[in-house]
Amino acid sequence: MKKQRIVVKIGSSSLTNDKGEIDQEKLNDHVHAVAALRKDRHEVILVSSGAVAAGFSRLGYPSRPVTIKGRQAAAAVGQSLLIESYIEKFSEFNIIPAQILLTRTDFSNRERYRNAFATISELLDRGILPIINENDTVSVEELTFGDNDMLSALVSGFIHADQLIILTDVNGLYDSNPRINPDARKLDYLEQITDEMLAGTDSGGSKVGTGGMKSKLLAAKTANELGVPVFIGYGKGPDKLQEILKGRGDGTYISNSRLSSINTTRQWIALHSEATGKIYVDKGAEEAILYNGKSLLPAGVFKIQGTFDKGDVVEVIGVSGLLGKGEVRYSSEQLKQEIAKRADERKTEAFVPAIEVIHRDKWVQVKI
Ligand SMILES: Nc1ncnc2c1ncn2[C@@H]1O[C@H](COP(=O)(O)OP(=O)(O)O)[C@@H](O)[C@H]1O
Ligand SMILES: N[C@@H](CCC(=O)OP(=O)(O)O)C(=O)O
Repeated sequence: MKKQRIVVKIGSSSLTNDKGEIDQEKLNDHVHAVAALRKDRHEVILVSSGAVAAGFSRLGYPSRPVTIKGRQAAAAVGQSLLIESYIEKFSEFNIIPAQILLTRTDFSNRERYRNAFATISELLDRGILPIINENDTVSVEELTFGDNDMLSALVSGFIHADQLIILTDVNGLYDSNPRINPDARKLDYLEQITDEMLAGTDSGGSKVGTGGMKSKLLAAKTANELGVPVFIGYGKGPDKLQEILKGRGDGTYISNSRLSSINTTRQWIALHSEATGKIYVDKGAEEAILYNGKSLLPAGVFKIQGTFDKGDVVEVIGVSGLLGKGEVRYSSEQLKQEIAKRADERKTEAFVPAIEVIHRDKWVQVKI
C-alpha cells in the first residue's frame, strides 16, 4: 500500500475507565496498532483525548468535573500521566512521541498557525510521532475547539492527511443512539454528512467523553470539506488500523469521490480568520468570482467599509448578500484611491488592468 498520512483520534472512552484512570490495556492496544501502521511506513499523527478523564481521580473528584477550573486542573494532571504512558509504551517500538498542546488562538493567529504547521511537518520528517491534544489548562471556554473531534478534523485538513480515523467506544454511526435504542441500525458507508443527520443525532456520549456522536459527525463533515475521508468506529488488536485502511474496519466510512484537498491558506481564511472589513461588489464582479472562477478586480468594487491593511481578510458583499471571504491585496486607503483612479481612467479611456483586489487562490466562497 502507498505511504499515507493518517490522523488517528482516540476518544477518552477508548483510553480510560469511568473511575478516572488510564486503562493501560486499552492504551497499549492503540500503541500496538499505531506501531503497525508505522511499520508499514505510514506517517501517523495521534490526536489523543483523555487528559481530564485520566486526571480527575487524583484530584479527589468522584467523576469528570463539571467546573471549568476543575476540568483544567484535572487536565494538567492527566495530560502528563497520558504522555508518560505513551512514551513508555511507544519506546518498545523505538517510536519517539512529541507532545503538542494547541488552543483555538493557535489557529486564529496566522503566524502561530504557520508555526504549528511547520513544527508538525518537521516532526513527521524526522520520524517523530506527534501526539496532539487541546491545551485544556489554559483554554478559555468561549475559545475552544469544542472537542477533540473537531480538533482532529482541523489538524487532518491542515496537514493534508489521507485519512482521519476517529476511534471511539461504539462501532460507528447508528440511525439513533444504540445505547438507548436496541433496534438502532448501523450505517456502514456515507457519501456525506447532511444537515438532517446532524439535527437528528444527539450529543450524549459516554461518562468521560464530550460531544457524543454529533460532534464526530460535525468533525467528519469539516474533514470531508477539507478533502479528508473519515472513518468513525471501533477496533481491537494490533492490526485494527491496517484493517480500517483496507476498508475492513468495524465502523462507518464517510467519504466520496468528489473530495478534494484545499490549500492551507484557504483553510485558514475559511475556518480561522476574522474579517477586518467589507468590500461591496457589483453584479458583474459577483458573477465573475462566483461562477467564472475569476479573481476580484478593482473595477467591480464600488464601496468599502472598515479599515484594513494589505494582507488582511475581508468579507465580500454582492447583490445577493455575503459572497465569501478573501485576503485583500490593498489597504482600505489604497483601494479607495484605486477605485477613484479607475473612475477617472474610464472617463479618459486610459484604462490599464490593475492587480487583483483578491486573488482567486486566496478566496473562499460561502455556500450560496
Ligand atoms: N446515532 C448514534 N450512533 C452511535 N453512537 C451514538 C449515537 N448517538 C449518540 N451516540 C453515543 O456517542 C458515544 C460516543 O461519544 P463520546 O462518548 O463523546 O466518545 P469519545 O470519548 O470517543 O469521543 C457512544 O458511546 C454513544 O452512546
Ligand atoms: N481535551 C480533552 C478532551 C475533550 C474531548 O473532546 O474528549 P472526547 O470526546 O473523549 O474526545 C481531554 O483531553 O480530556
